[in-house]
Amino acid sequence: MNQPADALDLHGAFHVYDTTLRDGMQQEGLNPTVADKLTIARQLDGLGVGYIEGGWPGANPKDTEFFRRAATELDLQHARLAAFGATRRAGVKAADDPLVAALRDSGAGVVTLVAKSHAGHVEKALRTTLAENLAMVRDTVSHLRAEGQQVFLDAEHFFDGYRLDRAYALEVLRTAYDAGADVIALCDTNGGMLPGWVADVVHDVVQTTGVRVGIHCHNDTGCAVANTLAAVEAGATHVQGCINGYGERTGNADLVNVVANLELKLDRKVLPPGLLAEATRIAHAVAEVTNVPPASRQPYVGVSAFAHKAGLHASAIKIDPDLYQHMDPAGVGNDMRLLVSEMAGRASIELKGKELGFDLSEHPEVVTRVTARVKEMESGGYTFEAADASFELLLIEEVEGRRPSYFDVESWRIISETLTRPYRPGPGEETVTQSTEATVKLRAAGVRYVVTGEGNGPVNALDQALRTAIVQAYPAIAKFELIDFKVRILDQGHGTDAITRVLIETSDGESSWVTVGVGANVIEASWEALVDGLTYGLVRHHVE
Ligand SMILES: CC(=O)SCCNC(=O)CCNC(=O)[C@H](O)C(C)(C)COP(=O)(O)OP(=O)(O)OC[C@H]1O[C@@H](n2cnc3c(N)ncnc32)[C@H](O)[C@@H]1OP(=O)(O)O
Ligand SMILES: CC(=O)C(=O)O
Repeated sequence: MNQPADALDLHGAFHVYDTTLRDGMQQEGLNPTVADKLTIARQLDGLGVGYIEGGWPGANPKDTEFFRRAATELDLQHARLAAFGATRRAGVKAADDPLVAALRDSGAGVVTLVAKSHAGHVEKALRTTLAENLAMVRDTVSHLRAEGQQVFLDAEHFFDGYRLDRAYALEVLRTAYDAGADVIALCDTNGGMLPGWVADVVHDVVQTTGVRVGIHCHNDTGCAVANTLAAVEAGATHVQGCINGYGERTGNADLVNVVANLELKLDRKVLPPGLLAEATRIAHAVAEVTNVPPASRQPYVGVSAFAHKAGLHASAIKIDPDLYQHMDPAGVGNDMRLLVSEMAGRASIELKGKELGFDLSEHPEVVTRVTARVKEMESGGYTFEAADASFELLLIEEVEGRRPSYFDVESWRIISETLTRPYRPGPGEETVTQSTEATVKLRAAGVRYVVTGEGNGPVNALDQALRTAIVQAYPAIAKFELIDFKVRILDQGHGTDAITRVLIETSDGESSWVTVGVGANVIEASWEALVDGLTYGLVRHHVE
């Protein structure tokens, strides 16, 4: 494993410590492979964090394997790898405890030990004495230090323990520090703290013990990031967290939010220069690996973090984006976006047009018409903020005086059949077979096509028939694929009589676009969105 020996110097006095690969993976539903963990480690290194906690070697074969492979497969430029694990068990020597041995033999230069700092937990969970717990901390830290490893201590349940028995909680910290631990991270393990409480405790610890304080917060009160910042302002110089706020229960402090706030709001340079601008790309790349869709409203790096919907906001942004943004999105590698909806005003339409490559500044009459059509169509159930491609078709129609059109549909028809037939003689033994076929009649490039398509449902059958017909005139369509289909019933009181909205996402293998259709039934709405999806694809591919 190639680790920068000067990681501490590189990051000055401040540590950014990532625990995505350990605490982050304690999140319900996350179960990465070793290869996934190695990929995430590379991404975290690209963000410039100082430490990457890779897991708990010895606790499970996967984490042991991660450290084994990390030794040859990771070439970290910024971070040092840390192995996480517990202090020795009660009543055994640190050198004889197999889990401590796994930490020692992990190849990681840093070991982060979790230890009890709450007197009640020592007695109830460890079922040992307060003195033996101190000995467990002292022995394990000393043993690993003697083996040449740098040791950090995660003081589990510290804030709750401090409330119960301040003297004992502080004694655990001093014991670890005196034995050679470089950092004592105070953990809000149950995540129940608020910023003012964290600040008071951290301030007291810094003043009375002189230990180097770190902070590890869970998000059960929704305050993990705020608690982390409060701790830093009270004297903590080591922050722990997980990318995208992953972690046990409600998660850990979102490390991207923590570092962005430290750098941009508190003027603390905690990452190597320029790397904060990689944050959006990296947060999304990690989400791809974990297969958890990124939260669109995630501060700083979410796709909606700089998305503006209200007309009044857009009109001010047209003059100066700073009027409705707390920072330049480029600072974290994000982009400003304008959303078109019934809340749009003329400025929203003009800015959205510009984003799509249409300069409408000299065409106020077009802006007025588009604004009016958007509001009217949205009141009828359309939504353009989620369907940029349908909006662009509408815009082209108003700018050029005609909607792009590659084929003229004469008619379409669906037949859905359910066959119930016995598959074996005998009463009550039946099987049901469904089949749907669609017939589309249209003219494309001067030729009339009558095509039938089969599918596992009406929309699938229509899609098959439509693309089979027009691919003959426009071969580019062969690459297009329907990748997502969402149906929403709009006036819920009307049951099966309701208005239906369909959003369809189409891909050409490199990019994707979303179109919308609205109708009295799901098939009508889907047809409109399908036609728009293929039409927009042809426009995008510059098909004449
Ligand atoms: C707050 C946190 O998130 S800390 C991180 C927690 N992460 C994990 O638990 C994930 C990995 N854990 C594991 O794979 C397993 O729990 C292991 C391998 C660590 C231990 O497994 P087991 O030996 O089967 O024990 P179990 O899971 O029931 O844990 C309880 C044991 O750990 C001991 N223990 C708990 N906390 C500590 C601690 N801080 N220091 C030392 N021992 C501890 C308990 O005393 C108990 O020991 P005992 O079995 O001798 O009575
Ligand atoms: C160590 C840890 O993850 C916690 O106390 O929350």
